[in-house]
Amino acid sequence: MGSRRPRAARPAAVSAIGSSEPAAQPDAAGPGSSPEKGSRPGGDVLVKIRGLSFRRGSQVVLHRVDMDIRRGDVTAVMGPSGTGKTTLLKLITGQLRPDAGTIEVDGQSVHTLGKTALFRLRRRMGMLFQSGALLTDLNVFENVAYPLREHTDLGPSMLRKLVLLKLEAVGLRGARDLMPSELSGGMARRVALARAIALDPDMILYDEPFTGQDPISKGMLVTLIRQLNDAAGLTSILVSHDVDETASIADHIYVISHGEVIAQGTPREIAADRSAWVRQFMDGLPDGPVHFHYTAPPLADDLLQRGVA
Ligand SMILES: Nc1ncnc2c1ncn2[C@@H]1O[C@H](COP(=O)(O)OP(=O)(O)OP(=O)(O)O)[C@@H](O)[C@H]1O
Repeated sequence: MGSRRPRAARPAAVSAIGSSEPAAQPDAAGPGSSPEKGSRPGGDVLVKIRGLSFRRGSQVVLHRVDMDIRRGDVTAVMGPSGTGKTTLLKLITGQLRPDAGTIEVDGQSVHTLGKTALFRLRRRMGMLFQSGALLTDLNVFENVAYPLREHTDLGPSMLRKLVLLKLEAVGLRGARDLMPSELSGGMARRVALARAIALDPDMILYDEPFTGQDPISKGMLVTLIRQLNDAAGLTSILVSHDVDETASIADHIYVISHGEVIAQGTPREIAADRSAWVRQFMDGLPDGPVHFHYTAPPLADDLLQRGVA
C-alpha cells in the first residue's frame, strides 16, 4: 500500500476551504500516539465486510465481497453502472440485509443490532445520496438545522452556532437565508453536505456526489470531501464514476464489476493494473469485458422475425 496522509485529530469545528480561519491542527503527538489506539473496536478498520452476498430475486447483485474501510481514509468504490455500489452503501447502513456474510462497523455487526442500537449507529453515519434533496420549503439554515432539531435538545443559541459552523465548513455561511430554489446545483449539494455532517458523524457515505455538476462545482466538491475528511477526522466512503476526480482524493480504491471486487489498491496501484476489466472502466473504453450490447439474440434472427415486437 502506498503512503498515507497523516490523520488529523477531531476538532470542535471545521474551517472552510479558503477560510482565513486556521484549519484544525493535526494531533501534535502524531496519529500513532493516541492513548485509545489499540483499544478501538475493529482496530484500524472502521468497516469490515466479509463474504457479503446480496440478491434481488434471481439476480446476484453482490457476490462474496470482502472490504476493509480504514479509519481516516477516503475509500472509493468504483465500477460500471448497475454493479451494486449503491446497494453496498445501503447494506453498510443497515437499510438492506445481506443474504450471506457480515458487515461490522466499529466492531458492531450491523445486521444483528436491534432497532435502537442500529438507529444509534446510523446517527454516526452521514449520508450524501444522489437523491438526497433539500427540503424545498425550508431555507438553507433550516435545512442544516433540521437533523439537529430532530435528534438533539440543543438550545437556540448553540443550535445557531453549530449550523453556522457547518455552513462555514462548506463555504456557504453567507447563503443561510436562501431558499433551495435560489441555489445552484453545486451549492445545493454543499448544503446537503453541511446537513449530512450536522450531527458530527464518524463516517460519511457519498453516492455519486459529482453527478450533474459543472467542472468548477465538481472541483470544489472534490476538495471539500478530502478537506472535511481530514479536518473533521472522518472516514469517507465515496461511490463515484468520476475516475480522475475520485482517484485524486482517494487513499484506497475498490473496483467492483458484476457484484465482485475485481481490483483494489491505492490510486497508483489501480492505475498500473493491466487487467482488461479494470482498464475498461478506468480508461472509459466503450467495449471490453463489459459489453456495449445488453444480451440479445443475433440481430439477423431478430430482424427476420415478422410482426413480433
Ligand atoms: N429496488 C430495486 N429493486 C430491484 N432491483 C434493484 C433495486 N435497486 C437496484 N436494483 C438492481 O440492483 C443492481 C445494482 O444496483 P445498484 O443501484 O446498486 O448499482 P450501482 O452500481 O449503484 O449503479 P449506478 O452506478 O448506475 O448507480 C442493478 O441491476 C439494479 O437494477
